[in-house]
Amino acid sequence: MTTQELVDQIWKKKSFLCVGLDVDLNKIPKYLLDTEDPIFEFNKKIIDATHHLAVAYKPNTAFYEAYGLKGWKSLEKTIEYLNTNYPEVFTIADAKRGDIGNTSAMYAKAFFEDLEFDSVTVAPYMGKDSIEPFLAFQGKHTIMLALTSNQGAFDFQTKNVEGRELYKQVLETSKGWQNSENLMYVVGATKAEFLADIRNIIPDSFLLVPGVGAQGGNLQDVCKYGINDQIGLLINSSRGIIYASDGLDFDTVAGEKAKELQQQMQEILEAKK
Ligand SMILES: O=c1ccn([C@@H]2O[C@H](COP(=O)(O)O)[C@@H](O)[C@H]2O)c(=O)[nH]1
Repeated sequence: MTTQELVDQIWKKKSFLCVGLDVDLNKIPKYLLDTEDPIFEFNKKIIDATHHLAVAYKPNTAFYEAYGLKGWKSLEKTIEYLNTNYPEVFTIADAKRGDIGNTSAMYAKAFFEDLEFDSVTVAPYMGKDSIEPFLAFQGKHTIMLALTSNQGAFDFQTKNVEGRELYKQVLETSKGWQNSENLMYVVGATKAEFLADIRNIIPDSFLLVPGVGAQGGNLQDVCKYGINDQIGLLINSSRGIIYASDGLDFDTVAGEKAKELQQQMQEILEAKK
């Protein structure tokens, strides 16, 4: 999917919501455990209830890898379901990969060619040659951790290294990498006060922003400095939507929670017109 197609979808749906598909078998309605593939059945219902309100879906691969081969199969079925039934949505494999070049190339192949995700998250710690194999895939997007939502972000990312915070160096340096137009960045919603500085460095890039809802981040705070002319934001909520109810009505309630966020996004978009 091109960035322009994503932007068009945002204006059409009046939403820049990304629904996180972080499926924990201990949290889903018990009746689903009797089905052949509880994770996929859960995802299908969540997707069907929210697809008109969301422009992106983000399964975090940890939640699938934790269940071994069966979990990976559920991930495969989920992306196939999205690509077949809702081809307009942007799909993100939240896998946080990155390794020496030839290994990164295999990760990229796995997520872009085999699973056919539109994008994958990567960690920048191993540098340029660990990320460029992902960027080489045209029509795909590589979403690099910049300033994460967790407390540990202050351990390294905000540290001053030779006169500049590390996350700023990551943003600046990555702009010079080959095919850097395929880069997007992760910035936690809990770090909204850093967004003005971040937008000074990468005014045009899309940001994936997790941390709204369960982690306490706030949509309005993120939009204040995070939004750009193309909107440039995908705001993720996982637990706040998918586990809003653990009853038989879980999909309906997930739809209601997604609607609450979409309506706030619609107001922000209308004010921007
Ligand atoms: O900085 C980051 C990077 C990734 N995440 C991931 O996003 C979701 C957030 O889930 P919630 O339930 O909405 O808190 C999850 O998959 C994280 O691993 C993040 O939170 N922060």
